[in-house]
Amino acid sequence: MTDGPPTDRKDRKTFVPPASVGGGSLMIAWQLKNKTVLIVGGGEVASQRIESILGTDARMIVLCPQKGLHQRTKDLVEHYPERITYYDRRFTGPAELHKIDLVLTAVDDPQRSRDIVELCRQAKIPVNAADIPDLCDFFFGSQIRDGPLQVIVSTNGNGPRLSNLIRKKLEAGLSGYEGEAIKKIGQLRAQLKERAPGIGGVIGRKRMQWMTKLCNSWEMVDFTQLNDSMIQNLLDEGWEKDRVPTIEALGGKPTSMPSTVSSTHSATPSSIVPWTVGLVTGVVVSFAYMKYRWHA
Ligand SMILES: C[C@@]1(CC(=O)O)C2=NC(=C\c3[nH]c(c(CCC(=O)O)c3CC(=O)O)Cc3[nH]c(c(CC(=O)O)c3CCC(=O)O)/C=C3\N/C(=C\2)[C@@H](CCC(=O)O)[C@]3(C)CC(=O)O)/[C@H]1CCC(=O)O
Ligand SMILES: NC(=O)c1ccc[n+]([C@@H]2O[C@H](COP(=O)([O-])OP(=O)(O)OC[C@H]3O[C@@H](n4cnc5c(N)ncnc54)[C@H](O)[C@@H]3O)[C@@H](O)[C@H]2O)c1
Repeated sequence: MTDGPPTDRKDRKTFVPPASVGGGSLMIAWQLKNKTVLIVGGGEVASQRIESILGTDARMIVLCPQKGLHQRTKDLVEHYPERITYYDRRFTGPAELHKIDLVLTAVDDPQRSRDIVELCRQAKIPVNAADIPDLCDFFFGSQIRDGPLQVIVSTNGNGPRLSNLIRKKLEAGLSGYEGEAIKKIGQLRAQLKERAPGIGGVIGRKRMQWMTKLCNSWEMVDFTQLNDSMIQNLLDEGWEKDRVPTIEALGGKPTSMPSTVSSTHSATPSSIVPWTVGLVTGVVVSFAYMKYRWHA
């Protein structure tokens, strides 16, 4: 690992092609603040969509006849009335798309699904049809959430069950400290930007180099110990003097090795934990604008 941003590829004289060209999805962390998501259907898949959207700051409208509602969908609608507006009816037509930013269909009627996708295309609204991958503008994936940490495994439509299994393997490899560590790093970076403001330029480069050095030097668990006064101390003794103090020097406990990680710290992917959308780190979000399948 180098301290500064990687430069080796840019500096080479011969062209080194990117690792992957075409056939994949754009992996991004889509911010849905102040957006409205329309969910058509109320079955089990719709309930999973609702849980995914609940993790964001978007509002939801759910359309589904009462008799088709899955118990989980009922419970979610009942528990989050400020987030979800439910209408006991089927999708009626183009007027449903008024002021909608994103559409998810999860119905047991492929022709209706196709019709809704077509209306979304006309209205230029991104749409996911749970039953017809070829018509999706983007796919969902198997998710790990731990505070601001968001990881999503996508097989680009090839093998959803494998997404689930691979996600579980990745989850088992995490220490459980990541979410809390990222929150603390977010606080530190905010304080650092207040102390040394400015976008880009010399100051931006200096901030990036110092943050990179700090992240490379400390263990994940070290960051979880930071409190407000330790952050100030770290900026005084570290940033101001262009060095990286140890966590012990700031009054923290010495680093314990991963074997001491308690199981109570494990990430909780299925729970809806409060998380800060702006602090997305280590994120892989599959946003399949392209309809191509993976041929590798
Ligand atoms: C990851 C996950 C996220 C989520 O849904 O939130 C997800 N599917 C999950 C589970 C799952 N889905 C299915 C099974 C049965 C076993 C199997 O088929 O493998 C299982 C396994 C299970 O339930 O454990 C059946 C299935 N899925 C799709 C179709 C339609 C089709 O393929 O034609 C059919 C019916 C196929 C048929 O009729 O035969 C389509 C899609 N499912 C996707 C996502 C997108 C691609 C994801 C990727 O690229 O990896 C995509 C393309 C569209 C989309 O949904 O956006 C979630 C795991 C969440 C978790 O465990 O954490
Ligand atoms: N993407 C995935 O991961 C995935 C996984 C399993 C199944 N599927 C597919 O997704 C679809 C939904 O699966 P499910 O298990 O939730 O099915 P489901 O039968 O439990 O639910 C379908 C829901 O759609 C409602 N509905 C039907 N027509 C409607 C309309 N015009 N307007 C509003 N609501 C309407 C029904 O009342 C019902 O609530 C199925 O086609 C299934 O094959 C996708």
